[in-house]
Order: sequence, then structure tokens, then C-alpha cells
Amino acid sequence: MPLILVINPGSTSTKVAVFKDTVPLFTETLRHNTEELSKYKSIIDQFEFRTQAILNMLKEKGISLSEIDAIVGRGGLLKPIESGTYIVNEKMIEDLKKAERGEHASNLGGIIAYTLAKEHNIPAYIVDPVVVDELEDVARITGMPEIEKSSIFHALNQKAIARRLAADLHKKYEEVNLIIAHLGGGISVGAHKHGRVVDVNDALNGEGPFSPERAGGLPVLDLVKLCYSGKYTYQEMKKKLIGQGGIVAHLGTNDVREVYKKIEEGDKKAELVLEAMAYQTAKEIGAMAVVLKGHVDAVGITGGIAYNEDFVKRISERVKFIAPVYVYPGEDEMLALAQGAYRVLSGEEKAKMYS
Ligand SMILES: Nc1ncnc2c1ncn2[C@@H]1O[C@H](COP(=O)(O)OP(=O)(O)O)[C@@H](O)[C@H]1O
Ligand SMILES: CCCC(=O)OP(=O)(O)O
Repeated sequence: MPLILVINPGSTSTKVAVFKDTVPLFTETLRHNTEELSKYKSIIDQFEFRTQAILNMLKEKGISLSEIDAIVGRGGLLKPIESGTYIVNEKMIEDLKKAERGEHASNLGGIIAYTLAKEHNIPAYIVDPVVVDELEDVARITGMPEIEKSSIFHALNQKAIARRLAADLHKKYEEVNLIIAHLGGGISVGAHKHGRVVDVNDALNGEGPFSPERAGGLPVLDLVKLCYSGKYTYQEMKKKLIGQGGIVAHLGTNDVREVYKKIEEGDKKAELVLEAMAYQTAKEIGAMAVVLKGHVDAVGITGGIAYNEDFVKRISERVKFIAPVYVYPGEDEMLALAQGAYRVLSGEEKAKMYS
């Protein structure tokens, strides 16, 4: 019965778990506030900090790395690839370190898994990275031929929750049309058509709703003007869009629980900004209903923010005319990662090779 270490770096957290086969021994979430993360210039600079946090957690739980049989991490911004479990190889590490497709905490999932696994001579995997690409061609075209739309989203959790929702409908994932909204540090809304995510907002690079730390879609020419205003460097502009945008920019925190505290204390601006995030998310769900030509079996709402019933209600009341709304607070990512690694370790599936 293999012991599997699961590492899931998100933009606002590092989640760590150890599974025996596919049974969790423990799962912990280490939350990182804006102040803690703003010390680091780039995501790769967070390597030591996040690795140490994981090692401390293992020590606290009395588990030694020498007992672990395989490590699986959340996959990052690689080339667009199909869904599945991939062995972490040198080429993948090179691409994650170069970060040519962008910087996101999930880049560290593969890198940390590989580094720790190498020291202990065990395999490292990633499963359903954020670049899983099942877009229909029509969804790729933008109005500027030089710019093609990308599929960058919470693929791991969206797929896991979509399967769970299909099961709750007593159907197979491949038989239903679903819209899944993941509400995390980033927000992604995907149209799942018979088991494929045929359209989804790029949750990293400025499409769809703003989120706790992303600016989301913006009036384009105003953005161009700001870029050329001479006020900001490229790196500063990037931070304003990814990491320091959205709720952080408006309210100075990436923690939606803090926003609710402000609202309880009578902060009207906090209430309006929060309502706007729910409004934009609902609007994106509406757009995905159009992608599916109105044939929607259910809408699923998931991610950390889905723990908050008020926020879910703000979305549901706008979208419940489309299809029944199901809520899955948090995520199924840790189990999905462990299951992906286990399918390979048990010989049920062959690991895919990234090239
Ligand atoms: N109980 C809760 N109520 C409301 N928001 C929450 C709760 N727990 C976490 N969140 C919010 O969820 C967001 C993080 O979601 P999560 O899915 O864990 O994302 P990530 O993978 O980006 O770290 C943060 O803004 C956090 O404040
Ligand atoms: C990079 C797309 C997935 C995403 O936004 O993840 P987080 O919510 O963990 O930042």
C-alpha cells in the first residue's frame, strides 16, 4: 500500500496531504496572506518558503520522507496538454522554471515534488495541470490574430467536481453538460460538454471575473493607456493584473473572510466590490450557458469562497434560471492528485510523458 505525498500550491495557500493508496492520512491547508507573499519578487523565489512549510508539516505529523513512495504535485503553466497523470521529467522542470507561459504558484507543484522525490529516489507526478486544453477551435479565436485564447484554469478541481456532480445526477461525466465555477485566488468558469471543457475563461491572464487577486477582463484600451503612461514598469503592470489585482487592489486583502468582516463592520465599499465579483462570476456562467446552447444539466460552484453561503447565494440568485445549482465548498484536488498517482503506481494507467 503506497504512501503518497500530495503537494498543492495555490495562489493563496499551500495544501499538503499524505494518502495511503487513496485514503487520506491527513490533509492540511497553510494559508498565505498578501503581506507574506509580497516579499517574493517571483513565484520561483517562493520555492524555499513553500518547501520548508511542507517539510515542517510532515515533521509535525510525524511522517518522514523516507517512508513516502511517490510525490504528486499540482501541475503548472506548461505547454497546452491533454488531461491525465504525467511523470515529472527534466523537460517539464525546465519549462516550469522558464515560466514562459506565465507565473503561478502551481508551477512550484512539479518543481517541489521533483526536488524532494529526487533526493529520495522515488517518482514524482503531476495530474491535470492548469494548462489542460480541450477548447473547441471556435473558442480560441480573438479579434486580434496575434493573440490566441488560452485554456488556463483550475482543471484538476473542475474535472474532479464535474465528475462528482455527474455522479450526484446519477449520470456519467461524458453524458452531461455542466458549468463549473471554481472560486479560489483566481476564478474560472468552464463549460463541460460531454466530458470536455470546450470553453473556459483564462483565469490567470485577464479574462472573465475579477477574483481575490486577479484583475480579470478589463476595458482594453484603458489598460493599454495605463501601460504607456510611464507610471509603471512591465513587472509592476503584471502584478497589478495577477497577484495584486481584484479584491486585493480594492480592499488590501486576498482573504474573502476578511472582506466579510469589513462588511459586518459596515464597510459599504467592501460590500459593493464583493457584489461586483459575484455579479461578474454569474455573468460568466451565463456566457457558458450560451456556449452550451442552453442545454445545461447543472451548475456547480466550488473553491474556497464557496464555503461562504452568502457569496454563493449572490451568484445562485442570478443563475438558477439556467439549471439547478450544486455547491461543493473547497476542492477535491488532493484526492484527485492522489488518485491520479495511484492509478499509475497500481499499474492501472501508464504515466504520460511531457515533451
Ligand atoms: N470559509 C471561507 N469563507 C469564505 N472564503 C473563504 C473561506 N475559506 C477560504 N476562503 C477564500 O477562498 C480563497 C482561496 O480559495 P482556494 O480554493 O483555497 O484557492 P487557492 O487554491 O487559490 O489558494 C481565498 O480568498 C480565501 O479567503
Ligand atoms: C492558474 C489558474 C488556476 C488558478 O487561478 O489557481 P488559484 O486559484 O490557486 O490561483
